[in-house]
Amino acid sequence: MTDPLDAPTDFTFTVSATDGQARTGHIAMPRGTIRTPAFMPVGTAATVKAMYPEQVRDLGADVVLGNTYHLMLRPGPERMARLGGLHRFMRWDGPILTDSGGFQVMSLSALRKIDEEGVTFRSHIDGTAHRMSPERSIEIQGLLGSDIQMQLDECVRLPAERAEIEKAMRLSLRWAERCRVAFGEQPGKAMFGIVQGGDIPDLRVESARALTDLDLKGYAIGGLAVGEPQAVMLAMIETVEPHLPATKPRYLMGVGTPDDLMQSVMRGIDMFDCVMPTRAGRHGLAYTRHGRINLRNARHAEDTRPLDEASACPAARDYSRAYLHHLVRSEEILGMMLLTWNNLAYYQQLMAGMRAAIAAGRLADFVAETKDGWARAEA
Ligand SMILES: O=c1nc[nH]c2cc3[nH]c(NCCN4CCCCC4)nc3cc12
Repeated sequence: MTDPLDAPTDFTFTVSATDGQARTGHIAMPRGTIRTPAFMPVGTAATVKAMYPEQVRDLGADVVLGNTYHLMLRPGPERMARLGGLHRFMRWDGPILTDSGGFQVMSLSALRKIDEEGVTFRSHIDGTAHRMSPERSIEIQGLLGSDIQMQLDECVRLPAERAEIEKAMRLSLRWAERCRVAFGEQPGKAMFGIVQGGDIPDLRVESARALTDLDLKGYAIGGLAVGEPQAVMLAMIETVEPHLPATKPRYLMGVGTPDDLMQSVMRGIDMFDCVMPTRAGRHGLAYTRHGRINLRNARHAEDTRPLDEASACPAARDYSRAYLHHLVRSEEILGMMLLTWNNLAYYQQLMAGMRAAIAAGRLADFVAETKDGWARAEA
C-alpha cells in the first residue's frame, strides 16, 4: 500500500506504453493502484468464491468486482453502510468496482420490467418486489463504498432486432446522464459509462460518441459476451475503440476466456471481469499454460504431475493431477479451492505477461507463444 501521506487523492489513468492498439499503464486511486491491462476477479456476494481475500491480493489482483444486485438484496445497502462498507466487510482494502445491477436483474430475477424510470423486479432470493432507478443504483453503490461505480444501463441479449437494440441504447444514454448527475463530484472515485448498441456498428458509434461528450472518467463496453460469436464481439470493440478517448480506461464487461482477453487487449481494452476462472474452478476445470485441463476426466487418475511445475502458485505447482482428480470426483471443497486459486493465478499471470509484453513492444509474439503453449498441450 502507498504511504497515506502520498496516496493519490483523485482517479488518474496513465498510459506508460503502447503496442499497436494495446496499452499498458495504471489507474492511481486513493485505495490503491490498478495495473492495466487488469483482470478483476468477481466477488459477487462480498466474496471471491472459495478464496481468502489475502490469496486474491497475493496472486496479483489489484481490484475486485462486486454486484449491486446481489448486495442490495443481501445484506442490503443501508446495513452495509452501518457495518462500515464493503471494503471493511469483506476485508479487501484495494479498489472495488461495482456493476450497477441492471444486467443481473435481467439475468437473475423473475417478473422484471424496464421503463423510463428504472427497473422493477422481484428478488430471486425471496420474491420481494424492488425498484431501482439510475439514481438509486448510484446511491446504493455509494452506500457500499464502491470506488468505481457503473451507470445503470439496459443490456440486450443477442441476437436482437435493431429497434430493440436502439431503444435500449438510447435509454442507457439517458440513464448515463442521470447517473452522472446523481454521482456528482466524488474525488478519488469514478463513475463509468457503458457503451451499448448490440452488434450494430452505427448504434455503437452513436453510443460511444454521446458518452464521450459526458466526459466521464472511464468507459465500459457492455452488451457483449451475451451469446454472440467472438468474431462479433471483437468487431464491435474495433468499431467502438476509435470513438473512445485514448486517455481514459476501457472496460469490457463480462469477458472472458484467456483468448478473449488477449484478442481484446490487442484491440485496446484495459480492464476485464469474468466469472469464468472462478466458476470453471468450482466445476473441476483448470486453466493452465498447457491449455484447459478438465480434472474430472479419468485420464488424470494416476497422473502424478502437477498442473504446472513452473508456476508460482502452490495450487498449480504442489498438488498432483491425480489428487485434484480425486478431489473433484469426490466433490471435496478443497478441489474447488485449489482449482479456483490456480485459475485466478493463471489469469493474473496472463495479464502480467501482457503488461510486460506491451512495455517491450512484443505483444503479438507473447500472444503467439501463449497459444503455442496451449496447442502443445500434453496428451
Ligand atoms: O451491458 C452490460 N452492462 C452491465 N453489466 C454487464 C455485465 C455483463 N456480463 C456479460 N457477460 C457475462 C458472460 N459470462 C461468461 C462466463 C459464464 C457466465 C456469463 N455481459 C455483460 C454486459 C453488461
